[in-house]
Amino acid sequence: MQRLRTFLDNHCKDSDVANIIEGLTVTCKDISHRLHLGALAGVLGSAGQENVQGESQKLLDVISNDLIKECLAAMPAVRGLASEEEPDPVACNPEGDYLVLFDPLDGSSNIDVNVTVGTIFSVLKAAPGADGGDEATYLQAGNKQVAAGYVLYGPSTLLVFSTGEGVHSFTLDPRIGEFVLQRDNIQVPAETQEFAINMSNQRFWLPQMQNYVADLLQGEEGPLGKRYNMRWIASMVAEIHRILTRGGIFMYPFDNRDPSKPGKLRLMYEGNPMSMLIEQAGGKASTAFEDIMEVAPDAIHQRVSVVMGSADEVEKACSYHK
Ligand SMILES: O=P(O)(O)OC[C@H]1O[C@](O)(COP(=O)(O)O)[C@@H](O)[C@@H]1O
Ligand SMILES: [Mg+2]
Ligand SMILES: [Mg+2]
Repeated sequence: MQRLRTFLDNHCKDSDVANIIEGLTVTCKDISHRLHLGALAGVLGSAGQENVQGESQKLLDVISNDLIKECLAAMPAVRGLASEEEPDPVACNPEGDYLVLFDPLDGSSNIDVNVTVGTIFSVLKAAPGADGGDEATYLQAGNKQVAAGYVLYGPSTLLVFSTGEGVHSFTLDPRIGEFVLQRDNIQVPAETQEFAINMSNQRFWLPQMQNYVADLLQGEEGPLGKRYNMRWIASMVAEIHRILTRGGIFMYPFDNRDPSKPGKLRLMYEGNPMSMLIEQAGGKASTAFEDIMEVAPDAIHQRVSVVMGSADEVEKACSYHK
């Protein structure tokens, strides 16, 4: 049995990054505990307010954000933080070398129905002298991430992360209150017969995406020549965990519902960290037109189209967009 701290000491070259990951997991244990208590801890339901993106916040979105913010702000290594639930980046320790971006609770519409949610994080290096409260400091492409990961709150609580040398997964053992190594060097199978997309948005997609999904649905009688199954948890973190476990393709593509929101998912704290994990596990992550981690960001809450998972299937989907 290998505990998280031992693994980090042996595998993470930078002790600051190791401390950030470990520190986040301490807070995530607290979030996990509150989630598992649910109504008993009074954490279900709406917060009765909206975030900067006009989305109504759940009580636990706000609680998780506050807990993670407090934990990161106290860490010497953290220059600043940015969150889905914060309108602007928050400056922390001016001597710190790192920026932490996070989605405190992904899939939060699932909290009240007791379905899996998660915390997603991305770690970037701060440029020398850069201000941790300045948005421009954070606007780095995903291929600059030094670490990325998530904590999944499901039947068990898991930590999955990468520091650029493969993907590792840990299970929280509630009997000892520690994350212990479950799987190292996770690999996503190149081929799949499982796709995940919110089909109710079909009429809003680009014609290329409509054509690809129409071909998926034709199964063995269509040009793709095989029968596909579909899953939709409405929690990206849970879909990506499934794909890291057994392969698949996850899509939240461009749509024309609202021209100010081309794609639902956020680049900096959803698209980029998940892309790093998928690519470190041998999969692919694209907007359907370019690699997600090549996108040059222009805003902290910027949205991005997402097509990621098993490499061959992602390439197939992208080939419809050429
Ligand atoms: O409501 P939809 O279209 O099913 O969207 C589900 C998607 O929205 C998200 O919940 C967005 O994340 P948040 O819950 O952090 O806002 C993704 O996890 C998920 O893939
Ligand atoms: Mg999210
Ligand atoms: Mg969220």
